Amino acid sequence: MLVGVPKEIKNHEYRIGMTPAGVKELVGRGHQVLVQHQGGVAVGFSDEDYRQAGAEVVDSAEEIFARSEMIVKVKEPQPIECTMLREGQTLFTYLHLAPDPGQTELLLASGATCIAYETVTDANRGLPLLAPMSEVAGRMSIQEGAYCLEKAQGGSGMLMGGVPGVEAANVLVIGGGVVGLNAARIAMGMGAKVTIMDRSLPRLKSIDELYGDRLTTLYSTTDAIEKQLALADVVIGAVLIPGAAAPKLVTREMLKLMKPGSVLVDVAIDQGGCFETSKATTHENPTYIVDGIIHYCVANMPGGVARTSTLALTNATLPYVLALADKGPCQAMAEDNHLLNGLNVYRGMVTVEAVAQALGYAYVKPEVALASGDLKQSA
Ligand SMILES: NC(=O)C1=CN([C@@H]2O[C@H](COP(=O)(O)OP(=O)(O)OC[C@H]3O[C@@H](n4cnc5c(N)ncnc54)[C@H](O)[C@@H]3O)[C@@H](O)[C@H]2O)C=CC1
Ligand SMILES: CC(=O)C(=O)O
Ligand SMILES: [Mg+2]
Repeated sequence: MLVGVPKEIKNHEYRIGMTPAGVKELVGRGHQVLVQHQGGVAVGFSDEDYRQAGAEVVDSAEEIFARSEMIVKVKEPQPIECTMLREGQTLFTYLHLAPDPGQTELLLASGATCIAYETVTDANRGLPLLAPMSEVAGRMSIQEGAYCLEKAQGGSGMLMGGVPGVEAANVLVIGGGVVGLNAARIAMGMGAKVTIMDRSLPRLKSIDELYGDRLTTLYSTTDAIEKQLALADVVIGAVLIPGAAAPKLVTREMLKLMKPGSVLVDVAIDQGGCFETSKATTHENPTYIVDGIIHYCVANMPGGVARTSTLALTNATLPYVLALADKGPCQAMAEDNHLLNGLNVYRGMVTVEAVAQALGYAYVKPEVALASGDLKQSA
């Protein structure tokens, strides 16, 4: 298969979808890889590194999209990239479609096969291609929150861990999954007082078993959130309903409960955000203030630590890239239900129920969509 890896073009996005090591694996199995000129240079991989691994380095994204059978990326395709996709081509990347009607429309119009990292599942009910970036974003969320508490950023002037004789900050983590646990771990490491909330009792039980009385677990209700907001210095939004737009758990009205200069870090912003007042920001301009509360809502947080993130992401994606290339996307998905769960758009059909519901499209089961594609091909 001819696999193409373009340079990312989202604001301050320095990750790349494949390392030279990944190229070497593909080429060793008889595939061809095109990598865009300087695509990995920001994370320490030169064009020469890619060439030595067996890739052909090409000048433009246009050439990569025109020639490749499968495009492997990191972030959701930007409009210019969507318009270069075509029927019969496969796109493998993060998509986050539920809160993004514009991108969904363009992907449907392209006729391409669009597989999203964030909805691929595993046998442990996890999301193996979201998890590595959730680990990064969860850990980062606390360092960003701590920085936002500084006066120069508009914050209340609290030091996360306090000092002897002065109280540490209160950190409230809403959502105790991968982001939430990693946030809690770093916040505890900095000496903050941590409360973590979830809707899943088994999840709360396992967090309690892991950390005992080093943190507080609470069942997530509006009432509990309201009570905790009054105490919190930093709130991390870390909820997820896979594929769906994030539920709005903190309304604008509820900001009045918070102390001025407190901080909201909405990691769930890539699914639309779990605070009513959240709107996506960039690494260039990461924060804004609403009613005295600092909001940090960067939709590609791991891009800020692109070297670590590229390695962590590609460690997880490589086995799936190899399966897609070796077997072809349809066969690979037919043989692996967890990979099939990653199929979001196929030849103009929406194949994730939560996305179809959020955006008002007809839902086509992925296995039905694939079968109809086979019929179309053989007609
Ligand atoms: N902004 C960024 O750069 C990044 C954003 N993310 C996003 O972070 C979010 C969280 O991801 P993960 O931790 O991997 O998901 P996860 O599935 O591991 O955890 C989500 C948790 O939220 C809980 N939850 C659902 N509804 C809830 C509610 N009403 N109250 C409290 N908890 C609730 C679930 O029970 C689950 O434990 C996702 O939207 C993901 O896309 C992930 C990485 C980077
Ligand atoms: C998960 C995601 O949106 C990111 O890593 O940018
Ligand atoms: Mg996005």
